[in-house]
Amino acid sequence: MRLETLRIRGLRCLADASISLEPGVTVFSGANGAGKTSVLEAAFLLSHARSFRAGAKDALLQRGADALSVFAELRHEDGRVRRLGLGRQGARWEAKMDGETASLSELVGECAVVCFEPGSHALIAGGAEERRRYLDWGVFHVEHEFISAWRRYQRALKQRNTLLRAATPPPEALFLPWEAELDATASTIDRLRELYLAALRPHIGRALAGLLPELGPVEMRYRRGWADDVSLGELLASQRGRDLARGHTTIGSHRADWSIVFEHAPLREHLSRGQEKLTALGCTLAQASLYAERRGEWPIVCLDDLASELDKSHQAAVVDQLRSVGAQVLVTGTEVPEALQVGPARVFHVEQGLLNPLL
Ligand SMILES: Nc1ncnc2c1ncn2[C@@H]1O[C@H](COP(=O)(O)OP(=O)(O)OP(=O)(O)O)[C@@H](O)[C@H]1O
Repeated sequence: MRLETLRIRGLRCLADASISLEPGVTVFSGANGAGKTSVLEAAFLLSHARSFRAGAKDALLQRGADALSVFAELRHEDGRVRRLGLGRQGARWEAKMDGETASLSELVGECAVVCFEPGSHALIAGGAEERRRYLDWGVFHVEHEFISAWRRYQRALKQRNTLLRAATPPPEALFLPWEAELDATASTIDRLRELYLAALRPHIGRALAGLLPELGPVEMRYRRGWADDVSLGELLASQRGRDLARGHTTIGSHRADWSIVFEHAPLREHLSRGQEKLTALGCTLAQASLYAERRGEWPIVCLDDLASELDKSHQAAVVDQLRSVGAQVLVTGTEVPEALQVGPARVFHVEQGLLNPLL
């Protein structure tokens, strides 16, 4: 799939920017703080309804503006063109598709954007939340049952946590329906996550063998968030006292995690910062390639600040691979990265929130 047009209003320093995009590689170059990453952020928003920058929720809205919006024309591999819109007025987000109001999940389901950026090493070195988000975004795009199980799970979790925080401990009968709902939906979520990871493993293996051959074969480990041989319902009942003391639910799908283990670097701490980044890049590319296998088209791939994140040979290898599969690639840099000076690429100069095509 590819973006044909992108219009961004009220997002950080982009007051009103409108561009047409070509297939293949597009580079956004300009000085620090010019607004390059914000362009990628806008594309990513259409696919995730959040930014990839930590804590960006409120900072996204341009200072002094009362609304932000991103509009795009998205062309699918089969020729379908969808008009997508995402706007935020105050704290409320609103999605549109082809002029009609749509839910955020419909919008996110239509448009797939993956991003490798300076914060991506958090996928490997950071907390479990980032890894669950990565996993669930992938599962959502290939397993249709996932979203309803996930929503039901979140609702039941919220209800149980409210009971756990009540001033006087509520009777057991109030917990039972929510614990039964958590049990049922967690087993669906767990099954779909397992299925997704099983499909992802060969893609991760190939991507990491290409990026980090010196670390040897790779294994992915998954922890579902509660002990293996017991049902979540039974555990929730037996651990209710402990959860009451803590004021929240301490086990379940919301505590799941996964990790990557290399034969020659069995602990996360064995990886250098550069190796963490390459591992995160491998995970991003693997997710994109599994998406392509299942959905018949590559997601749009954003590479933020490519030249400062990867050495030249890795930059060239990644861009060549993405060119060879025909993915649309949006790259930022203070200069056009050397690896992109060979082969076709369109360049926009970005300056103080204005985007001007150069080539
Ligand atoms: N809410 C906001 N309102 C207005 N301007 C903002 C807001 N948030 C950030 N900015 C400014 O917008 C610009 C956004 O920069 P962005 O991160 O997109 O730049 P960049 O070109 O990628 O920079 P770098 O090369 O330094 O990574 C910065 O100048 C920043 O100070």
